[in-house]
Amino acid sequence: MSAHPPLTGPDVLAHLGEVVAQRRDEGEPDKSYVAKLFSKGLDHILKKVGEEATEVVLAAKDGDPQKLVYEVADLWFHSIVALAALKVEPGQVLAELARREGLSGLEEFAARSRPQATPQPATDTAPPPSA
Ligand SMILES: N=c1c2ncn([C@@H]3O[C@H](COP(=O)(O)OP(=O)(O)OP(=O)(O)O)[C@@H](O)[C@H]3O)c2ncn1[C@@H]1O[C@H](COP(=O)(O)O)[C@@H](O)[C@H]1O
Repeated sequence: MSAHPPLTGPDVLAHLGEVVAQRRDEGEPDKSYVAKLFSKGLDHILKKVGEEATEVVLAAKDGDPQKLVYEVADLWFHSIVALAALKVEPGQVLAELARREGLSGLEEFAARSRPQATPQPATDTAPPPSA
């Protein structure tokens, strides 16, 4: 029986982030898949992220929604492991997405490619202080 009611939304990611960090710090690769990933090093974790991303693309090309959900879950999970390798919590990614809420991607892109205004010299025309 589960110790707590089923988690939803951001709580799932936060809890998974905590479990992954715990496995990272316990370092017991014989007992834990996550610890095994960490024992193989960052390059192995990043390779898994790349593989899972490719599997997401293939599932989407297949047009199979259920397979897509399964593969995206694998990608998110391995991405959370990669985040934990750099001591980043899933909540930090959620906060970045929240920061972008309502900010049009097209406007943001246009602002990036707009030339920066050149700073102009100060136009303070006040008379010099009298001697
Ligand atoms: N969410 C996941 C999760 N999603 C996917 N996977 C594993 O990720 C692996 C991905 O499968 P692949 O076929 O790509 O890889 P593989 O061929 O099995 O393994 P490789 O040798 O290629 O690395 C599978 O072994 C899955 O079981 C996960 N393993 C663990 N979790 C979570 O992490 C927690 C801690 O897990 P442990 O560290 O194993 O206790 C669990 O309680 C879960 O909440």
